Amino acid sequence: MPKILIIEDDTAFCQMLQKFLTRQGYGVSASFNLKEAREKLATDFFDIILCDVRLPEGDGISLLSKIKEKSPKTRVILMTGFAEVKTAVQAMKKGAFDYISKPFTPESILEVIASALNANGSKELKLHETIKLSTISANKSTNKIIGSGEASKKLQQYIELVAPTNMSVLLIGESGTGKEVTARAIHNISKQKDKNFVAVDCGAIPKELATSEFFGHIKGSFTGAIEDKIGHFEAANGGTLFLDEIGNLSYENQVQLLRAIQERKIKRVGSTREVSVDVRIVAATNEDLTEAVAQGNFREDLFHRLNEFSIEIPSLKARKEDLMLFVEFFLKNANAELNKNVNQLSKEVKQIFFSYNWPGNLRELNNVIKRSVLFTDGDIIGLDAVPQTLKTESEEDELGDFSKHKFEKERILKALKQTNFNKSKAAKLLQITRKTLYNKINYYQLEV
Ligand SMILES: Nc1ncnc2c1ncn2[C@@H]1O[C@H](COP(=O)(O)OP(=O)(O)OP(=O)(O)O)[C@@H](O)[C@H]1O
Repeated sequence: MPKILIIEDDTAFCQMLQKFLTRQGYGVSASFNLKEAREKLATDFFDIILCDVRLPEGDGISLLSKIKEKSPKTRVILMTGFAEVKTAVQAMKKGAFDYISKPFTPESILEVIASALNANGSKELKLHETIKLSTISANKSTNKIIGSGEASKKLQQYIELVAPTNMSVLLIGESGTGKEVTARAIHNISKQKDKNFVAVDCGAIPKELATSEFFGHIKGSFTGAIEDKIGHFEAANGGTLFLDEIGNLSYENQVQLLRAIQERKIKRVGSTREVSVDVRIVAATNEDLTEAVAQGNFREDLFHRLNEFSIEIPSLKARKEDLMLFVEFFLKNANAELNKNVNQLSKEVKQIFFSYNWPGNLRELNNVIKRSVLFTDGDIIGLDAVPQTLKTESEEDELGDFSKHKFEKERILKALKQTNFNKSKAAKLLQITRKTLYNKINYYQLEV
């Protein structure tokens, strides 16, 4: 039975949450202050800690490093008030697993707990991914890709067509278009829906660690292997393994991956025992893999194995007829998260939204809406709340692609200079992911 510790000074709320989670089958302890929590942590192990950010004797974040040091496997989920979201995001960088804004619904806390229990080690490092999980949850119940336009309908049809089969699926689309959301939608209506969905960002795994990440290892098999660890294949056994940014795998790792997929057997690093694995593979790429194959950077046999069925995820630009539907959806999420009641865009903002190119696609739209809601006091998003870059760029967009690219390149260079070439900070400033920034740096061949 997974064990949970709640640290919360609001005793009534704490007891209510304890009761609710106990009824759901968890072993739940509660502490009303940090001292009590420290005592419990000294003698007991918890799979999950639900910790209030603000406590009378200090903040929950101060506990984080201690917990991580003493019990690295424990996942910490912070419970925040609206104004503390920023702090919680900082805390995630320090190793918290996720945050949830109060008040929350029973479904949303169960969902965050479930994803923390299912998460693999690399998850904690991927800040945007954990945030993403909370943002898409509202859409999960329907398993539907929103949209009534042609491109969205076609996407939904492909998902429904391929999901019940055992075919490997290759998702092709620009960054932020919803490849992972699509992979989850496929999983959620597949025969494997009750088993794990494991998402792996192949671009984030160091080459030397990839074998152990995919196939696991046994204690002592290499320096740093301090205990037995299962890999992504075993974690996803019976379910779906989502391999994002597949084009970033080294040639050697591609060989290993192909062998595992074909033979349906893996060996943990350091072990001679073969383990049978049955996983549905959904892979994703934002580059032209056929080009990579032609240049000898991606194995043709693996490409064909992954590409039994391919789906092109349309860019937001190609889904403009659904733009307002997405706006409504993200508005609803942002209002719930930030405790606001913003329900529309002003005429001018709407115009900007329609003329802007949305290079960061749905992720960018979601970020812009969240930020604009945060800056809006009334119920309508006005020009003031919209990032300046969007306004300038939407004017530029009208001048055509050439000037847009020129502008984008300059904007990236400016952000990099402003942040002393710190890519994480620059990506944040530009409101894109680090991955997108790297792609754009390559695209514009910037020397950084
Ligand atoms: N169909 C959808 N409905 C609602 N939101 C969506 C949908 N698709 C994508 N999103 C939003 O866009 C964000 C990005 O989606 P996702 O991570 O799946 O994109 P991606 O193509 O995998 O990006 P990357 O290539 O950068 O990993 C999600 O967090 C979610 O907020």
